[in-house]
Amino acid sequence: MLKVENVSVNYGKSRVVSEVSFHVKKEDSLVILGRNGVGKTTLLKSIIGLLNLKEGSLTLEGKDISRIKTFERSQSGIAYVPQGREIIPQLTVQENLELGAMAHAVQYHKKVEEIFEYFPILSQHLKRKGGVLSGGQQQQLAIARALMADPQILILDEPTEGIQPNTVSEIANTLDRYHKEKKVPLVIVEQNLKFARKIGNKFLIIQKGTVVNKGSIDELTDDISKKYLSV
Ligand SMILES: Nc1ncnc2c1ncn2[C@@H]1O[C@H](COP(=O)(O)OP(=O)(O)OP(=O)(O)O)[C@@H](O)[C@H]1O
Repeated sequence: MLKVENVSVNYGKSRVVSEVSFHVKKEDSLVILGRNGVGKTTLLKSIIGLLNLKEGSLTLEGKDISRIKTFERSQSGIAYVPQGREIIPQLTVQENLELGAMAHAVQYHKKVEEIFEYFPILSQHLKRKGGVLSGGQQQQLAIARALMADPQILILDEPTEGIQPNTVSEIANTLDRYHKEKKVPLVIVEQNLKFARKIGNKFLIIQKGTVVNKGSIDELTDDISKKYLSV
């Protein structure tokens, strides 16, 4: 459903992502792994259109999205949860969720009830400002807000960063359930190997902007993780 083919991205003259290719199918949950600064966030930003491709192409459900604007990619069905959550702290939980649905063909009340089945905690905090929630709750709100658009694919940048282990496991279970029940594929940049193994069915490792290893998640051996991921 998402095809990333020979994608390269530059910052000025410096090449940060180089000829990256992968395909994501409906049933996939792809984890993208790699040490700090190897180009993972840059790759995600180029998929959602916040950065331009230098070379390569992106196809979503057969439609070429390589050159369309970010809001058009969003309307085509790509949702993104950025690193560091970036909910709007001054707005209430309800207002953050309303924002997620804005400009998308969803019925807010119907979709929000569905989202509460996955994130029940949010329904208890609707009138509170996003900024006063715990880190784990803010991450759940960020994911829920992205899902309010009823996307065809969900892309997440380090969703477990700075989150308590028990909440990480809750988020993994919730994402996995949504992915399987709603048939929404996931693309997740992650550093947390335990989470990656729990949620992914495929992996891709990036080093200096290029793909150096990939496979099904059970092929992600300790030797591979030691070679490419440990510091
Ligand atoms: N706006 C920018 N302008 C110039 N260089 C940048 C910019 N953003 C990131 N970089 C550089 O590009 C490289 C890749 O950064 P990127 O954030 O994509 O890596 P990452 O793998 O996501 O790392 P992390 O895990 O730390 O988030 C790094 O060397 C970084 O310093």
